[in-house]
Amino acid sequence: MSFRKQPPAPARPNRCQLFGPGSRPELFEKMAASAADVINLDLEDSVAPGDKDKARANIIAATHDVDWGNKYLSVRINGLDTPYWYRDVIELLEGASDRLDQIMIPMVGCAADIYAVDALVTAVERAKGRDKKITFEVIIETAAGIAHVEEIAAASPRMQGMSLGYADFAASMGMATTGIGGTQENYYMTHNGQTDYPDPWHYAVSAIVAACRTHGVLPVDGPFGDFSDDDAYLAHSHRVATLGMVGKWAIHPKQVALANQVFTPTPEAVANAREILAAMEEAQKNGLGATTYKGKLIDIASMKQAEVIVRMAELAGAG
Ligand SMILES: CC(=O)SCCNC(=O)CCNC(=O)[C@H](O)C(C)(C)COP(=O)(O)OP(=O)(O)OC[C@H]1O[C@@H](n2cnc3c(N)ncnc32)[C@H](O)[C@@H]1OP(=O)(O)O
Ligand SMILES: O=CC(=O)O
Ligand SMILES: [Mg+2]
Repeated sequence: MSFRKQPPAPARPNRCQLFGPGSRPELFEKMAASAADVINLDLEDSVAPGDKDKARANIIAATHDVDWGNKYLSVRINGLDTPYWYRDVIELLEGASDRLDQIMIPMVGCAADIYAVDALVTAVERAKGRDKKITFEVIIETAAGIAHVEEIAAASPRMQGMSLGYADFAASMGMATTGIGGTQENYYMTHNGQTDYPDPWHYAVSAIVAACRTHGVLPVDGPFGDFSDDDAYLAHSHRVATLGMVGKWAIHPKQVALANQVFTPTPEAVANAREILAAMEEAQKNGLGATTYKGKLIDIASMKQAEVIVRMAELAGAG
């Protein structure tokens, strides 16, 4: 194992990213008033081709006119395989106020994609004297993206977040489903008459978490399409939180509270973590590296696990 310490991810809450189309400016104040930690104003797939220019103008105006409070403000640009993305970057960086924090780059397939956007962003920042450096988040949503996930996580010092984009990922992988996240009807096993619906996304989620943790980037879970099914959203979210994701997208405002609930450790979980830390500190005073807590082994690794929970709670203001 490496002698280097694992770099920390950015120290800000990222439990929920609420999306809204840039072509629906009537939603912006509602998004700003939501309980999401991150706002993603969209120029990509939720905006029709004929509305791209207007959506850019709406978003630029909203960086000046809307009070976004303490939200992290991100704009999803169009992919590098479209004719739109360069104007997205140039117009945003030339026209948006300093309230803009981040650009989200979709359909990323390799580190060179990030390099290209970084070069353009850097040039416009210099030309315009923008002192506040724009950060990047990316969406892993293609076969190439997941194949090159680690080099993408390491691609730029601007990199702060990486999401799994379930819809495009399924399409790119040729998955036989139109579902966006969650279990899939035909992904099942049977045993002694019992049917089980395993998680078809497990590999991609874990690959993203590993790449992000290696390079100090926030791993974030993407959309869950069926916004009428709260239980399924919760189940999916608990699952990816257990695997290391720090938050999840909301594609409808009703999903915001659900994400915040899952990605904020419960008071019981925090109390449990603090008790583990206290028990280990006591053990260490007695010269022990391992002890028991509630009948189970705990050791120095348990302290690191407990610290993850306490840190999540502190970032969420629930510590
Ligand atoms: C696969 C991907 O790439 S996902 C990311 C891109 N997709 C998006 O950004 C889509 C974001 N979501 C939306 O556009 C919308 O929520 C839709 C199309 C899913 C549903 O829209 P609607 O039919 O208007 O939703 P609905 O009628 O249930 O809205 C209920 C209320 O929430 C508001 N609302 C709807 N969407 C949002 C939103 N994204 N943010 C804030 N408020 C919203 C509505 O204005 C309405 O407010 P009201 O009660 O004051 O009238
Ligand atoms: O961009 C998101 C997706 O699911 O595709
Ligand atoms: Mg997508």
